[in-house]
Amino acid sequence: MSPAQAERIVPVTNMPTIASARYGKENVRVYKVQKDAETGIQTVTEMTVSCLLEGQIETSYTAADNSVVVATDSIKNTIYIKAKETSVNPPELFAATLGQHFLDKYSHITSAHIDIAIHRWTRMTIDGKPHPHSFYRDGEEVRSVSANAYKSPAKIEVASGIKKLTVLKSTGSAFHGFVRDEFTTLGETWDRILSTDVDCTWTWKAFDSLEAVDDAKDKFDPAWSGARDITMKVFAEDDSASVQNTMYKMCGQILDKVPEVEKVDYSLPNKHYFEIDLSWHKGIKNTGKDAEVFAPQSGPNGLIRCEVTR
Ligand SMILES: O=c1[nH]c(=O)c2[nH]c(=O)[nH]c2[nH]1
Repeated sequence: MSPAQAERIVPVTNMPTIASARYGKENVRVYKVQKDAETGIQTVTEMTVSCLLEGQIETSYTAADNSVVVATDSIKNTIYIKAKETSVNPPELFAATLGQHFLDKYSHITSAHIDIAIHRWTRMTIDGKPHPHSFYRDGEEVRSVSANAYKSPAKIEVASGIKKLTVLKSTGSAFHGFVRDEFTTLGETWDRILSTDVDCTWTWKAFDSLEAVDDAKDKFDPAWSGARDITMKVFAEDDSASVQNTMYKMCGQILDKVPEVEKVDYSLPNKHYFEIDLSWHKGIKNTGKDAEVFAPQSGPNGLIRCEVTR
């Protein structure tokens, strides 16, 4: 700290205390291509990365002491360099590698918090064959990963997920038997539309080192495709009594499929589709069993959440 900075520390009683602080770069957009020279097949990954650091950084807030600050610009540069130096797949291992780097490199950084959203680039099929280097965006769904790396005690927490997977079923969903009192107007239904934007996260048992994450690297992709398949299969096939009950079944199946996962959570909006009474026009029947034209609602929506552990 320079003498000028030291002077700025005003010795007041009841000086406000930093309760917690972290900083870094978010919305770092990265694209990586992998080229197979033999086959000519290229594989692409596009992601948005956030990286926040914690440690002995309080004086940067309280005393204008930038000597403890790894510039957020350098954090962004590090993300690019690590993407070049190491594989970005599976993203769980890349996130953990990035987090561990900041702990190893800077003695005063005690934890690193990495969030990655992987955007979809699905390979095109042209004349029935997978195209070697052309892709399309088949939806806004993202695969998400977070890694929280801690120096002492050494630990890397990894969570994986699916976000923004929009699904709808046109029947096979009911909702009845709920509380009826003087606040209730909703009718019971044995047949309704069910639609949601899937937000699902599965949290792995904590890893004690980067090597332990590396040892598990072959489990991450199958867990993601398994969780995605389970989400869609249960959504489609469950004779749903409620969002609550259907999501609980999804959680249970993911816990069964991936023994290394200790917790699964879902956060599901219930995106309502309202029946429209059209009887005012020539007596048209469009309610109950005759309902065909509905009004999709932008809001309000239900929001149903749960965390399920073993
Ligand atoms: O599946 C549902 N769960 C609810 O808690 C709820 N509440 C509501 O109005 N509709 C629904 N649907």
